Amino acid sequence: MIAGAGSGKTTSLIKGLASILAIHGERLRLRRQRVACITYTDTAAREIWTDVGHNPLIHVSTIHSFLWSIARGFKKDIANWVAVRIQERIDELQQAAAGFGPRVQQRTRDKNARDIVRYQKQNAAIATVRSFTYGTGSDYAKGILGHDDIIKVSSRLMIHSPLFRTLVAQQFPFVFVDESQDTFPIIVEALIAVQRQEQARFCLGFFGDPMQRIFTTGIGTIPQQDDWKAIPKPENFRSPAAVLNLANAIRRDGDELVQVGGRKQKNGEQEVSVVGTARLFVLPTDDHRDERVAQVRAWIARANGDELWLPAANGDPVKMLVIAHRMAAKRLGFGDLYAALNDKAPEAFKSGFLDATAWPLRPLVSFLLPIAEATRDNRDFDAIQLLRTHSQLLAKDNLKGVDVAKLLNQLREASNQLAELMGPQSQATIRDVLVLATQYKLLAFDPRLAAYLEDIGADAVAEDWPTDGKQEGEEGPSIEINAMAAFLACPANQLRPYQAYVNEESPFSTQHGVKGAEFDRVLVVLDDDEGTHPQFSYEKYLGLKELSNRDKKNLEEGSETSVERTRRLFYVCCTRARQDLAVALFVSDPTSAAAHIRGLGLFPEADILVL
Ligand SMILES: Nc1ncnc2c1ncn2[C@@H]1O[C@H](COP(=O)(O)OP(=O)(O)OP(=O)(O)O)[C@@H](O)[C@H]1O
Repeated sequence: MIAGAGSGKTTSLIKGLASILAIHGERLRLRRQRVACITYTDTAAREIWTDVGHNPLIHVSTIHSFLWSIARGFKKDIANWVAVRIQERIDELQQAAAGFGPRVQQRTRDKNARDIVRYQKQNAAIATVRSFTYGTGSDYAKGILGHDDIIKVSSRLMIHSPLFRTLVAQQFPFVFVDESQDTFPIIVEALIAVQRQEQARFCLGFFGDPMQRIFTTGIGTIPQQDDWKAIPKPENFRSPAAVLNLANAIRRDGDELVQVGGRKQKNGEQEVSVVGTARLFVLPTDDHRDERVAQVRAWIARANGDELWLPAANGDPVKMLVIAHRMAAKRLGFGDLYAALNDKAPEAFKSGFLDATAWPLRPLVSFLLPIAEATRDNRDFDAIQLLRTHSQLLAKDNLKGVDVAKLLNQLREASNQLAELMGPQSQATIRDVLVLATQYKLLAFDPRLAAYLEDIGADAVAEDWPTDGKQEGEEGPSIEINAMAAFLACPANQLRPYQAYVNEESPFSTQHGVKGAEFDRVLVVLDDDEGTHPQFSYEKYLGLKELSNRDKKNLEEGSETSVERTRRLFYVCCTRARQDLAVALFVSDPTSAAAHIRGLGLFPEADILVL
């Protein structure tokens, strides 16, 4: 099913699941089979799981848990794959070392040498691993595979092993994939391989919209196979008329899809179309951005006669969508964390910062902070659950011959200390938190993170690692090392406000984080100055800034540029609004920008305002 935003793809997916249960439920139960529904995020999985009434015949999960639930049984194949993977890493590191130029710092060379030794040790230990688990980071010597590994090893199995393909279809004769445009191409290839082999025994459904692909790792359009059926859904059920017109206009430059309809509302017995508003405010890039946004809100409140648009301290009814907002980060209290992982940081850190998936952040946000909070709030059950999920200490195999009471006491002590270190008043750094977790062996860190904790003395980091412009132009490893130094020195109490931001608990959401969601009032902030993402540029998208040489080269080669990527992100943002949409564009010269944008035919002329 390929259809635009608000066309009811997720709604249809849920209805489809209900029909499968009604028609095939009994048979599935008898054969101990389940229906798989794959979502892009854990949050989406929880929502769909609720919508299907927590029916145990339906397995709603992210792609990682889905793949692991099948692949985990293939221990021998996994062990072989891991051995090859470790050797690959060693080869890569040795190649990198051979290519080090004279400008590479000694520390980078030392780290490379130590990493090689570490992988060689893992290589030796791998033969003794009895079973593999799926964890926050990968630690092969302990049998722990990370997120990337799961994707690689299971897609490989699916593509190369007929037995594995049969097993997938036997366990899950129906597989639905939501947000299919952002699915890894290798996973699509693997699922198609299952379908080709199993034919009518396996029903595969993709639900997506290529215009809403916002991650570079996503496939975009699913290659349609000859015997597949395409289900069009031309109607839009979410957007008011003003927003639907804008959505169609944005899309016009990207593909052919046009939506009709729009949200309707009951007026007595009659259904009437919701008109809504969609306005563009063009504002100057100065030091008063927050005041300008407040001014826009006050303007709309007056024009629409809707007080809910006025700035609110708590429970803000307006959703503000920002790409990665330095000012919001500062105001919400995680300015240093933002700077550490965005300023002169590796690309992977910047993009992983948007949804807390960057490897330095993962264990902190998904495990250590939740456990600190559960402890502080006396939620013992939650704390134990977290330990069960993330820590090897409570794994069945590790409990044999262990004094459990003593272990639980130690864990309680560790959790108490964590709660203190990560509390709002704490002076501790992220390094302090990670060191504590290491001392208590709370979790097996991703080897990349473990390397920093072992290798680098805290003082050395603070004193003599340049974070000014000196390292510019140097090869990758130095950039990562410096970003990690800044990250480990960040105050640990910045993690909680950062997590609230990523989890949509603040009035701000990241533009990447809102796909699939809808809100009555949406304010999209377009500000290239504040973003640190060269892959997106609203000024280039709107024709206010020249394309870079790299963009031009991409164009020549037929690859996509930041213009297409930004158009898709803009489409996703604008189509979240159920009632009123405001777009605040910050540029150096608002008057001439507004004049230019009037010629683009995106917004009606009267709805482009310079305040
Ligand atoms: N047939 C329908 N009749 C009326 N309302 C509908 C219908 N289908 C969906 N809706 C409503 O329209 C809105 C959008 O639906 P849904 O979220 O399923 O769309 P979507 O295509 O998945 O959107 P997106 O691509 O933006 O994620 C929801 O509020 C949903 O309740």
